[in-house]
Amino acid sequence: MTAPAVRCRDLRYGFGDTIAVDGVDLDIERGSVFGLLGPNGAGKTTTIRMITTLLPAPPGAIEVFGVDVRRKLAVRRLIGYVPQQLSADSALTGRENVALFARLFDVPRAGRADAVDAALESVGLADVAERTAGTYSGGMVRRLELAQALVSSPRLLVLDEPTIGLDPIARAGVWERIEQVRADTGMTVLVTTHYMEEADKHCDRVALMHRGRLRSEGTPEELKAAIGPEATLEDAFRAATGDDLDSGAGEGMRNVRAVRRVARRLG
Ligand SMILES: Nc1ncnc2c1ncn2[C@@H]1O[C@H](COP(=O)(O)OP(=O)(O)OP(=O)(O)O)[C@@H](O)[C@H]1O
Repeated sequence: MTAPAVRCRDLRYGFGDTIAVDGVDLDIERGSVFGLLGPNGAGKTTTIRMITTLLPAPPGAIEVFGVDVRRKLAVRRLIGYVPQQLSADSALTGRENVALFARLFDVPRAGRADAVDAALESVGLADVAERTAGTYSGGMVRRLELAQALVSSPRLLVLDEPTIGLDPIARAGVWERIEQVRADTGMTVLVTTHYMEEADKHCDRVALMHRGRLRSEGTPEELKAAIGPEATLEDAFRAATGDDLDSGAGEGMRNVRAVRRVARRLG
């Protein structure tokens, strides 16, 4: 049987007394767009950091395309990662930023220039590639970060809150690129978000995460239908967690947005 793109079994992680991830089982089918949904502090980033080998996992807890994440280098070659923190250098041009990642991720020298061109083209930044990233809009910076992750042709693209802090048009632009890349390459995409309506529209399957645990998992249609004919994913989240997005959890989401805005101003 072919191994799934990502397989997690009884995944756990604590920071001192804080249990960030509390027994997560997860299978992500190859070629799918999978959304990990939940408010600030749910444990999404910690889960992603374990899958991307940035935090340690016990043997057997996570496999990426059948490879245990303890084989860090082998797994890193399979993954493109766009973290929540800004990773583009505002003093470098778009092309230089992507070329830097091509070198970091060992894209063979002979094909490097072509790979950089293709990555910039795939996110719609070829025309502005010679401008410094500091002159880009928020949406363009996000697409540049996407190009950085794509330049090594990963089999799994991991995106942590890719549209946070962007206006609706820029958010749509980022999703359009993600969907195009998936259609062109068959890449698997794992995305965290707290924008329920985006997950509903763009993800094949979603898992609702709350306080370190997955409370519900399925296609957006399945999760909504289980609640009622007019239900939204927010209703499904509320039913699965007993929490209201406007309560403490919602407050957390606003904080994430504020953090992202500050990061952009500093950038
Ligand atoms: N480096 C750290 N040190 C201590 N506690 C941490 C650390 N990183 C995360 N935590 C805690 O672990 C829990 C899960 O955090 P995590 O960042 O994984 O959540 P999240 O769902 O990704 O939210 P966000 O979108 O804000 O990143 C939270 O209670 C958080 O405060």
